[in-house]
Amino acid sequence: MTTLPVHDISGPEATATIHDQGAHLLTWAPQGQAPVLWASPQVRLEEGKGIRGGVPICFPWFGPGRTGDRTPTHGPARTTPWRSTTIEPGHATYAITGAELGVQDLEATYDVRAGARLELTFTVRNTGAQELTYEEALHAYLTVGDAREITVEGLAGATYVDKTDQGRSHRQDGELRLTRETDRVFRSAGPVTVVDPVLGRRLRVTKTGSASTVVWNPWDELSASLGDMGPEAWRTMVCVEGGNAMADEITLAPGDSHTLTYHLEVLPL
Ligand SMILES: O=P(O)(O)OC[C@H]1O[C@@H](O)[C@H](O)[C@@H](O)[C@@H]1O
Repeated sequence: MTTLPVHDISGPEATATIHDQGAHLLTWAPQGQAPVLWASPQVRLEEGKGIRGGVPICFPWFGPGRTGDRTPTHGPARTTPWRSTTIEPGHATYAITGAELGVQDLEATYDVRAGARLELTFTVRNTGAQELTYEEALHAYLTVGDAREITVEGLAGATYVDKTDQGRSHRQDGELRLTRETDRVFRSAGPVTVVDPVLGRRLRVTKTGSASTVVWNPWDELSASLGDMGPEAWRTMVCVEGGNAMADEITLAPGDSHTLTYHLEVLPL
């Protein structure tokens, strides 16, 4: 269990909750819609542990980082308490420093607008005297009716690193349909739409300041082995993550800043 607060930031246009650990948006659903963000049926809110659902913030590295050996996986931002600077209906803002994360000097801010659209804005400023190089991802877990029936549109022709194929590079052949464990880091800045015939809707992701799009579904074996997911949970989720990872890492000179935005909206089929 965690003693850190979960804030209800529901407003007239949507319901939403956010957790101070990791500035982690846990839920978001526009009025009249089924939940858009997915949470594992075995989700655990524990101090210092990642949360299987919602929108984890991966920062200042992605996965094990570019050297392949950094811990914790996806960086300390998702497991560290952030300082909430605004909590009001439909809106939350957060801040954290490099000192709080145990890394070099920096300041990160996060702005969440949970209205009829979800608007996430993540800004990093290099407050130190050295260059700052980092990776980042807004690791959104999206709810789908059946992962085997969805089409993830917008990535055709993009190159990607396939983490299920020893990190080899490939080019996406046609629109993406999921048929097995999928863990791809695309070099793609454009919009992506998850077409979901089972729930009868499309989830449209648009990004700025983001050269990478990650698509992840663990499928059956990995899902069963994760410990906080269970053997069946993979069927109703897909992660479509926006950020800058691997070869798209960001380098900031002292005083410079970079902003990543991730917008999500629900559209009819
Ligand atoms: O289990 P974690 O640390 O939350 O990570 C989940 C997945 O996150 C994805 O972003 C990565 O590409 C995967 O490799 C990883 O397995």
